[in-house]
Amino acid sequence: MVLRLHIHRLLRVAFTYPAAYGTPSASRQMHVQIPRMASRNSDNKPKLLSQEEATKIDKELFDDYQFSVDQLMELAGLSCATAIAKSYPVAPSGANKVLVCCGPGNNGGDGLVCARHLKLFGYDPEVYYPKPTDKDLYNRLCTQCKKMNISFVSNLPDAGHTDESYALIVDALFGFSFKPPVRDEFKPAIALLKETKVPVCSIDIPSGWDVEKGDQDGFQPACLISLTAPKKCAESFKGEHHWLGGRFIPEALGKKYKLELPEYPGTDCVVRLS
Ligand SMILES: NC(=O)C1=CN([C@@H]2O[C@H](COP(=O)(O)OP(=O)(O)OC[C@H]3O[C@@H](n4cnc5c(N)ncnc54)[C@H](O)[C@@H]3O)[C@@H](O)[C@H]2O)[C@@H](O)CC1
Ligand SMILES: [K+]
Repeated sequence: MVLRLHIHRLLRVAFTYPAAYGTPSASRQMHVQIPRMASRNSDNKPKLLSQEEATKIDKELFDDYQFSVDQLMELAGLSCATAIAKSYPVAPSGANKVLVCCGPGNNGGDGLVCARHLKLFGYDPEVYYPKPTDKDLYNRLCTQCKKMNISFVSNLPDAGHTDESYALIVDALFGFSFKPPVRDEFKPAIALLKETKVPVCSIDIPSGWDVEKGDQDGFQPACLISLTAPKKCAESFKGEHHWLGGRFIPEALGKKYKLELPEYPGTDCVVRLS
């Protein structure tokens, strides 16, 4: 009886404040109702993209919609940090060291942005960026991190040290442009992702996976944050937390590629897929 009453009360609050469940006072003051989009997918099973489709959408966002890389990378990195914080909340004990492994492309750039937001959220990120890309965007992202007292580690820690020292690893080595097999210079980092007992949060693609065929040799992250839309490899994901982030797809583009994106809750920048 008491349980029924409790559930009833929870449902009433959720229906009264659908757009901002958890922050009812903000909703009450502003009388804001975020409209539900009827055309959106309600079972949270969006279309899985091929590598070619992911590349085309990326190109269209930049060429036709005139977004800049910085804009989308900021939203992507913020989504990743948000999904990580929702999956692994900051520990009051202070054990919040996060190793952020960044690769040479835009996936690595998302990692640098994610590190900055993790720092703002109360984590203690450290960046491993073995092949820094000497371009203005990446140089600026590194400067921002360094000025926020985020350290850059030059040597990849081994699995034993990682398990002792870090609470989480962010895998931002490769995204949807990865072509297997992994080149020698990144093999130790991929081996660490496989060996560590620390939960790994992969940005967009678990690094080393074929973007379409998925897991080829046994590495399973605990958390995957798909960006824009999940890629075909996400079918092989067996970890605990699967999120979709990168809430920047204009409706017309979503329709053109039949993305069937799920509805993001209220103003959130991530939505849980599983
Ligand atoms: N439109 C979108 O969906 C957006 C995508 N973003 C991110 O951008 C990523 C795609 O970025 P990029 O196209 O720059 O590419 P990636 O970051 O996926 O990787 C490209 C880099 O990896 C290297 N590489 C590829 N195969 C390799 C191999 N076998 N061994 C070693 N190195 C290899 C390439 O030489 C290149 O330097 C996405 O996955 C996502 O994380 C976001 O930044 C913003 C928006
Ligand atoms: K990745």
